[in-house]
Formats: sequence, structure tokens, C-alpha cells
Amino acid sequence: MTEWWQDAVAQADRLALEQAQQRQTQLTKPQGALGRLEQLAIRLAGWQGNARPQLERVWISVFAGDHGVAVEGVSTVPQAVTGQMLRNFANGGAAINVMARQLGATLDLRDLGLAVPLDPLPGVHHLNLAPGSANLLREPAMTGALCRQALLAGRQAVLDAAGQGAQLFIAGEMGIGNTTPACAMASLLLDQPVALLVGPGTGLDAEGLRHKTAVIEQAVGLHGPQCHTALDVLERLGGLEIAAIAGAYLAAAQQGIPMLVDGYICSTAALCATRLNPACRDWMLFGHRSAEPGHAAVLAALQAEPLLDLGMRLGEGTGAAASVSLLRVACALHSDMATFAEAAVAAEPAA
Ligand SMILES: O=C(O)c1ccc[n+]([C@@H]2O[C@H](COP(=O)([O-])O)[C@@H](O)[C@H]2O)c1
Ligand SMILES: Cc1cc2nc[nH]c2cc1C
Repeated sequence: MTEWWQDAVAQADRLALEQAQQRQTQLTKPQGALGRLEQLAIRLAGWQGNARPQLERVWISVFAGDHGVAVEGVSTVPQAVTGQMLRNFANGGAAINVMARQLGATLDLRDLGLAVPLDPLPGVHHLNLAPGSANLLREPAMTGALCRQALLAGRQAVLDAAGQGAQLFIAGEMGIGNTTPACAMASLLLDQPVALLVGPGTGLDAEGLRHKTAVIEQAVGLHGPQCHTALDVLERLGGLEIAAIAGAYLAAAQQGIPMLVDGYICSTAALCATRLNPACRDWMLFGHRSAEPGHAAVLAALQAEPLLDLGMRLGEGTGAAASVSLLRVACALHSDMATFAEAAVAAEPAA
């Protein structure tokens, strides 16, 4: 059976890519002097089919979900904070709200399922697929059917973004405990020991980290033998918002919308998405390297060089949002700088 996420992804526009490459050679600077900003503009040109790309319409979907494994004491923060932060997002008070406002970005909020459902919040899509994922230390985090619903919920967010003409898709997440499933998934997908990929998340101390490591090792031992595909890993060791983000990344590539990936949890969803359909990698940029230590290994496996390394570890899409201004400056330089001919500057190096 073929699955929707195996359908072909969009193709970058070769002509626009070549024209943008050509234009870069004509701008009044030594070749390559703007470093990675040059390549970013060229890639955006190919993605947009426009040799002079611009980035006005940025779309941020924050996916929230609870995690049954939170009862094992793997986070510093009570599970109720997932819903409390969702309310904060709806009220405009969280870090991602501030960043979205500053960027002029659309902020879209999707509640995949909380342990205790909230009364409806204004502007939030309450999908309530389940009362959070199940405790992955005891049983699979999701059934196959629930995982597919969550993947589709992510796809729907991208279809909504596409309908609004989004030029860049950012996924953010909110889910107390979600560095635990992210670490478990990364361990199986990368075939690397939990101890190399685990981290303090919201801020565990050394003792807390030892306990979290033992929980994840036990969960990987329980489910690992049943995991034959990336979909198995997602179902058994993922979570609702992680599956939605993987689905969103797959759909964004199919829709031809470039995406800017956030931190540890989002990058693990991106890794899973690339295992489900490797071609989706062609539409990904990586906003930052999170302070969560395992992020580096996930990025390395994706051959991803993130744009920023600011020691951030918040989630919500904030690390990706922080790097949007770099994409915008790349576009502005590429489109607005004078060429050698326009400025009457000698292009060739002196003999
Ligand atoms: O994005 C990251 O790299 C990141 C790193 C550490 C923590 N977080 C956020 O913190 C929460 C998960 O941390 P924890 O300790 O509860 O597993 C979740 O809501 C994430 O958005 C996010
Ligand atoms: C306050 C708070 C905000 C967050 N945003 C993403 N994860 C979070 C975790 C906490 C604890």
C-alpha cells in the first residue's frame, strides 16, 4: 500500500536557480563574500521560481500535545503547563507570539490532544485526537490509527498555510515531556545510545538526567525489537505533536513550501520525515542548534548546518523564528544590490 507521504515532493525551479546563481556573480562584492547568505538566496529563488525571491508571508504552526510518559518524572515541569502555555499562546504572551508579531508572521495554533482537554480557546484548532499519548514506558505511545490522524493533522496545517500563500513554513511544538520521546526516537532512528542523545530538556539536574536516561533506555529496549520502519518508531516512541510535525514537513515538501526547522524535537520529527520520504529533505532549512545536547547528532545525520547557535532551548518554533531575519536579509541583498555594470565597478580582479 502506498501512503500519502510517499507521493512525490515538488521540484525546485531550475531556471530560477540558474538565473539567481548568475545574478550572484554580478553583484558588487567579491565572489562568495556574503558566505551562506548567497546560497540561501539562490535556494529560495529555486523554491519560489523567482530569480529575485522575497519572504513576506511566513507561517508558524505550533502543535501542542501531552505525553503519557510525563508520569515517570522525566521533566522538571508539571504536565498541566502544556495547556497553560497553549492558553498563553492564545492570549499572545509567549515568546513565539512576540517573535511572530515582530516578523509579521501568521501564528497558527493546533491542540492535538491534552491529558485534560481545555475549554475552547479563541483562535486555537482543538483537534483533541486523544488525551495525550500513552506512556511509552509501558505501551506504544500511539496506535497506528492515531499516529496517522496526527500525521494528517500536520498535513492539514500545511494545506491551510498553502491556501494563504505561505512562502515559508515553521513548525513549533509545545509538550511537557517531549524531549523524552524525541530522544527515544533519535536513538532508534540513528542507532545511537540513549546516553549520547539525552539531555536536561526544561532543566533536569544530574540525578533527574540519570533517571530520564534509564526511562528512555528501558522504553527503547521494550519497543526497539518491534520497530522495523520509521513509522513504527513514530507510533511507538513518538507523540501526537511530533507526528503532526513530521506530517507537516512531508506535506510542505509536497506543496513546494520551504520549511525552517526548529530545535531538538522538530529536528527529530524532520529526521523521521526524511526516513518516510527522503526527498522532503530538499525543502528544509535548519534555524538553529539547540542547547539540548542530542540535537547536534540529529542535525549531523540530516547533514544540516543550522543558521544560528544561540544556546536556545525553548521550542515553540522560536529558534526557527529567530533565523527568519537572516533569510530576509539574504533576499534583500540578492535582489537589491547593484551589479558591477550598474555601479560601474570593475568586476575583474586587478592583473
Ligand atoms: O526545541 C528544543 O530544542 C527544546 C529543548 C528543550 C526543551 N524544549 C521545550 O521544553 C519542553 C520539553 O522539555 P521536557 O523537559 O519537558 O522534556 C517542550 O515544551 C519543548 O518545547 C525544547
Ligand atoms: C514555561 C515553559 C514554556 C515552554 N515553551 C515550550 N516549552 C516550554 C516549557 C515551559 C516550562
